[in-house]
Amino acid sequence: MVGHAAALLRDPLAWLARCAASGSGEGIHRLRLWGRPSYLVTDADLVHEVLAGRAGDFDKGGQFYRNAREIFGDTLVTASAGKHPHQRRRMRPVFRRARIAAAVPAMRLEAGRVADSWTSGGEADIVRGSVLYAHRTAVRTLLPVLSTVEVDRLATASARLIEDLFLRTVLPPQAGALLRRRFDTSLRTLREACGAAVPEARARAADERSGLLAALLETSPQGGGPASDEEARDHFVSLLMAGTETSVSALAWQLHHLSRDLPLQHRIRDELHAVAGERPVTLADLERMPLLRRATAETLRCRPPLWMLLRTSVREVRLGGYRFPAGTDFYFSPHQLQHAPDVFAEPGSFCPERWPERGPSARDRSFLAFGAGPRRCLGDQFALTSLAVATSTVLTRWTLTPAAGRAPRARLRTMQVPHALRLRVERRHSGL
Ligand code: HEM
Repeated sequence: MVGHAAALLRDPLAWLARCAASGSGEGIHRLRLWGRPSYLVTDADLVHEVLAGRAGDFDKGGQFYRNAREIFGDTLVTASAGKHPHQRRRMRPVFRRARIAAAVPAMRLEAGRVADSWTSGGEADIVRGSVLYAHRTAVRTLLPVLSTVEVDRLATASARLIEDLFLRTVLPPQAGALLRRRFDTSLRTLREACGAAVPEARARAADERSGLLAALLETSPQGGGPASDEEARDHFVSLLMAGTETSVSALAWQLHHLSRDLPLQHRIRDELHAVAGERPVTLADLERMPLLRRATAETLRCRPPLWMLLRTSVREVRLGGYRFPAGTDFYFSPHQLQHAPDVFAEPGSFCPERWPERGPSARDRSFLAFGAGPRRCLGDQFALTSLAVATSTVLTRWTLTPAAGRAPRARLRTMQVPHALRLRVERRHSGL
C-alpha cells in the first residue's frame, strides 16, 4: 500500500514518480485516499485496458464529475457512460476539418491581439496572455457572430468560471457562498449571451464560417435533429470547460520551452516561412510543419495539461490479475506515464526530435496527453491548430528568452499550469 492524501497534496509529481518506481503492485498501487477504495495504475497496458479495451466496465467518476454533472447536465464532457455515445455522435460535426480551417482567421486575430500588447525589451506575462488567448479564441470560434466587445466580456466570464470551477466542484454545498454566487453569475452570463446569439448562428449554420457551435444547429447533424437553444447553451459552456484551461496550460508551457531554445525558435520560423512566406498562415500550412508538430508533442509529453485522470468501475472487474468491486476508483497519470524512463530516454529533457515527423500516433501507448479510447479528447485537432497558430504568431513577432529568476513551478489542480511565467520579449524587425 503506497501513498496517502498528504503526500499527494505536498508534491504530487514526485509522489507519482516514487509510486511508479517502487516496483511493487505490478503496476497497480493501492491508495489510502478520501476513505474510498482507490488504486493508482502506473502500467501503460493496464491504463489502456481501463480507457479503451474494457472502457464499458468503467465510467468517469469522482467528486469532480459528480458535481459537474449536477451543474452542467449530461454534456459530452460530463456525460455518464450510458449517455455518452449519443452525445459523442452528436458533437462530432463540431470538430470537422472544414470548421477548424474556417476558425483559423479568428485564432490569428486573437493571437495577434495578445502578441501586440507586449513591449519590446520588457517581460511578458505569459500565463495571462495564454488565458486571454484561450478564452477569447474559444468564444470567438464557437460563436463568430459575436462582436469583439462581446467576445471580451464572455472571455472574462469564462476565465472566472474556470478559475472557480475546481473549488465549486470540490467544496461541500454549504461552503463558499460567495464563490458559489460568483460562479453562478459567470454561468448565467455565458448562457444568456449564447442564447441571444443562437438565432443568428442557426440562420447561418450551413456556412462553415458560422462557427463550431453552429455545426450543432444545422438541420441534419449526426445523431438527430438540430440542437435546441438550451442544448446549444449547455454545449457552449461545456466546450469552454474542456477547451480553455487545457489550452492555457499547453500554450504557456510551449512558450516556456521555446524560450530556452533559440535555435529551435529560428528553425520553426524557417519552417513557417517555407510553407507560408509572408502571407497569413492557414490550416493547410500548419499541417506541413513537422518541426512545430514535434515541438508541440514534446510540450504535451513534458507537461500534459490533464496530469491525472480517474475512472470508477461500474461493475466488478478484473485488472492485472486482481478482482475489484464495483465503485472502485482507478487513478492514472499521463504525466507519470510520459516520464517513464524505459519508454522515453532522459524523460526530463525537452527533445522534439524524439518524435517522428507526424508526431505521436496510436502506437505510442505511453503518450496520453489527449487520453485514449471512446472518451479521447474530441477537440484535439482544434487544440493543436489553435496552439500552432498562437505559437507561429508569437514567433513571427517576438524572440523569447527566459526572464531572470527561477524556472516556473507547476500549479497542479485539475490541470497543470505554470504558477507564474514571465518571458523577456524582443521585437523582431523583419516579418519572419
Ligand atoms: C492541448 C489541449 C487539450 C488537451 C491536452 C486535452 C486533453 C483531453 C483529455 C486527456 C481528455 C480525456 C479526459 C478523460 O478521459 O477523462 C479530453 C476530453 C475532451 N476534450 Fe480535450 N484537451 C485539450 C483541448 C481541448 C479543446 C480545445 C476542446 C474543445 C474546444 C476539447 C474538448 C474535449 C472534449 C469535448 C472532451 C470529452 C470527450 C468525451 O468524453 O467523449 N479539448 N481532453
